[in-house]
Amino acid sequence: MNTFSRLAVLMKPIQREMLIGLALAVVASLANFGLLFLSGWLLAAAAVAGLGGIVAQNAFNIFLPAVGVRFFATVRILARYLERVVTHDATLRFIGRVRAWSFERLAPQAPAVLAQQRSGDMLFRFVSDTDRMGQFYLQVMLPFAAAAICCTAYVVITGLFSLPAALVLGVGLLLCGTIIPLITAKLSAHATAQISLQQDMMHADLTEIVQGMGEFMFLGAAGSVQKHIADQQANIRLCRQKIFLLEDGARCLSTIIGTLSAVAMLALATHAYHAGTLSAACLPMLALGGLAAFDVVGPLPAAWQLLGHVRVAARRVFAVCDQPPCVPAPAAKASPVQPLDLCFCNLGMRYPEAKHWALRHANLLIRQGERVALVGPSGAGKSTLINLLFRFYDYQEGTASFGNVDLKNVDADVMAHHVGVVAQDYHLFQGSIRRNLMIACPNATEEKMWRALQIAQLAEFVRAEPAGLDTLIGEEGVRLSGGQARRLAIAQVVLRAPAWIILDEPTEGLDTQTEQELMTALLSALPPQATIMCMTHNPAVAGLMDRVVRVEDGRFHEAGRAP
Ligand SMILES: Nc1ncnc2c1ncn2[C@@H]1O[C@H](COP(=O)(O)OP(=O)(O)OP(=O)(O)O)[C@@H](O)[C@H]1O
Repeated sequence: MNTFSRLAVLMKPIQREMLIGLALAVVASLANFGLLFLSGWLLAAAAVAGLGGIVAQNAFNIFLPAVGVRFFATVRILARYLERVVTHDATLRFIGRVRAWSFERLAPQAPAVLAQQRSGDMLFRFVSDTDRMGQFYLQVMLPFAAAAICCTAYVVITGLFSLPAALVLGVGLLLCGTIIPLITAKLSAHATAQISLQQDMMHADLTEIVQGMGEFMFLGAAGSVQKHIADQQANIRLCRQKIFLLEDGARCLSTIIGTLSAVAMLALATHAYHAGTLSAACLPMLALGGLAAFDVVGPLPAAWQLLGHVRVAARRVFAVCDQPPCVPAPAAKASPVQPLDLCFCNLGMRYPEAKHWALRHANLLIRQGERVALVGPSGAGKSTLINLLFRFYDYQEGTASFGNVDLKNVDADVMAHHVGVVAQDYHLFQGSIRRNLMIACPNATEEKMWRALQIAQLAEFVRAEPAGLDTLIGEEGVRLSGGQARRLAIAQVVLRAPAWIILDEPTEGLDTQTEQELMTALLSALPPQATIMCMTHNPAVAGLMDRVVRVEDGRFHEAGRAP
């Protein structure tokens, strides 16, 4: 399916509203044409009747056409207003649908596939590109469809009075509606593609700069970064200037062609009048109608331009969304059952495109309720266990089960119900401590929040803050120290009270006393059936566990069991 067919499929649920919007746009344009057409006739007919003496004046019925003029004027205003309401609503709903659809496809790709993308680029795609895709209906399809219908109607109506005038109108509309916009779009295609590319890079760079501002300062690279962005912006400006010049040129040319067409129609109508095939009142009617007809092709150059942008934006969004997830969805979903034991048997796991196996011939059995320390050198494969459990990555050899079901049949959502993780690179959300706790457990009471904070050894700090639970922690918890942020992440998991808790370096950034207090409070607060798996380089923390498993050479080695 090509890009636009896929967009059409996404539009299906809002098709009816979109068609109503189109009908209203057509009615508004036809009413505009009718208004000028009839006004032209009315003015000229009234003048002719005025010159024709008292008999002609009495014979002339001014009321019916005047009612017609008022009718067209009212319909034009009403239809234009309703068109705006309906089409903008349809556009917003379409943008929402595109975003929801993209998110549905992106979620299974996290984090393995998404990690290959730059976050700024992704942000741009899912804000700006989806927005552009959403404009496809309002600013591309609607003007084209309305122009096609209305132009045909204008030419037919004009043809009823004068065929040569209709021919001139048709040629003028064709030139302004398709030939000129097409040539403009072709001439500006390179600049349009450049803008997309440059903007893409600039947004990715800007996001990286904002996120790593401190590091750029430390590295003394702030000046060169500023220059880099300024250069990118200058390139974008040059491309935009070229596009604006072409668009303005096309607009001027269209206006000239529109005016010349109206003059030519008037000349042809005058010729017909002299030949006796047209009444005098029809002359201004055809000329004014001709001028009004060109209104409907006015937005087409911009629509052609936007068509190119929409195509690029849609292709970029589809390209990301179409990537297969790193791990296929389970063919037969299963839910782990008690006891929630974890068992790896001869397991082999290699990250995509990695040369070496992260785990190979690995055997491990952790029973529900055990408190296990996973130790080993950096890069041995400890954190890989979390990636396997949550199906972020797949294993290629052996078997793995959790709660008596094959891991390949367990969804990450189901796993999250049983297992709580404080990863090494945990993420805190912008906002208050309360918000972060509520994200972990939406219906937690204040009492439960304070208890979780108490266990995580953070309650004292929060209590001392004037805003308490509503203390703002900033983006990524920037207003907290490293140790406080980690303890908040631990409090989140404690609040959820899952059957399994996996802590990756839980005491990093803590002094010895807080480290001891935290681990003791945590171990004593959890019920006996709760399993704790703690990945640590800290022998003191490992010593608090019942069992120590050493990860080395991609295998698990039993390193000791507490008496
Ligand atoms: N997303 C990934 N893609 C490719 N290779 C990866 C990925 N994550 C980890 N690895 C590799 O897998 C191996 C095991 O990494 P892992 O993060 O499990 O080590 P670790 O024992 O947790 O180390 P540390 O104690 O430093 O946290 C390493 O060689 C690492 O380079």
